[in-house]
Amino acid sequence: MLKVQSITKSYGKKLILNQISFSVQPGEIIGLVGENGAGKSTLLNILATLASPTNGNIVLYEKSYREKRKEVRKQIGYVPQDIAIWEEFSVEENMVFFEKLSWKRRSKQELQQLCLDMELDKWKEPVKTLSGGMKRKLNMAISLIHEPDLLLLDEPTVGIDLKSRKEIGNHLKNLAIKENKMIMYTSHDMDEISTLCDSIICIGEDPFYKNLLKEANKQIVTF
Ligand SMILES: Nc1ncnc2c1ncn2[C@@H]1O[C@H](COP(=O)(O)OP(=O)(O)OP(=O)(O)O)[C@@H](O)[C@H]1O
Repeated sequence: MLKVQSITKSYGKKLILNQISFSVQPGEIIGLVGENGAGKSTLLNILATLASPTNGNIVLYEKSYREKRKEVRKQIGYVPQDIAIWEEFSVEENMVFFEKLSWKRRSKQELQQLCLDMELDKWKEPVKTLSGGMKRKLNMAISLIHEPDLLLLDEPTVGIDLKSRKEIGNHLKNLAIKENKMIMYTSHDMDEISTLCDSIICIGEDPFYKNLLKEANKQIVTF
């Protein structure tokens, strides 16, 4: 379980996140929404241990981020907004490369299965020949190599076609239901968020989002 306890984040005098508290249970998918600049990526970066909160604490399966940062990191998979893969390498070479950086050993067959689970079957193709949607799927497959308990995704479906979107959505559902993963992801697509997520967290003051969320028929937390 993930417990986020009263975290705040300021950059200089600018307060970005103010007293944010929530928890995520295994098997839950949480959508993170809010206007541009509200602080969604900032929150994901903090949850991914890439940034520290100014105040507050986070606990993942009884491990405090403050005290057990390195151990906590092993349980987290993070897919940033920008795709970070080797364009000249094939899908296979990328998976093998990132497996070597991972703390967990996986066979080639397991690595290929991670891609197939994402409906990505271009194992031998150079990444530069793949579509944007396929690259996103590869980025997601890479984030799953070390079998994280908590998966954080920053706009995983932005700019990709409807079919790939659906496939990514289905895969996230499977990961939550079958593998009990906790998933948090940001999106500006309210329909997708409503369909996929168990709860929604809205960051920022914009009344537009708060009104939009009233129609979502989900558990909603606003900050
Ligand atoms: N390293 C930093 N130093 C100073 N300010 C920052 C830094 N990172 C982010 N910010 C500011 O924090 C605010 C929140 O940014 P963030 O990227 O988290 O928003 P967001 O909700 O993810 O936006 P978007 O929907 O556009 O991706 C913005 O005003 C941004 O300019």
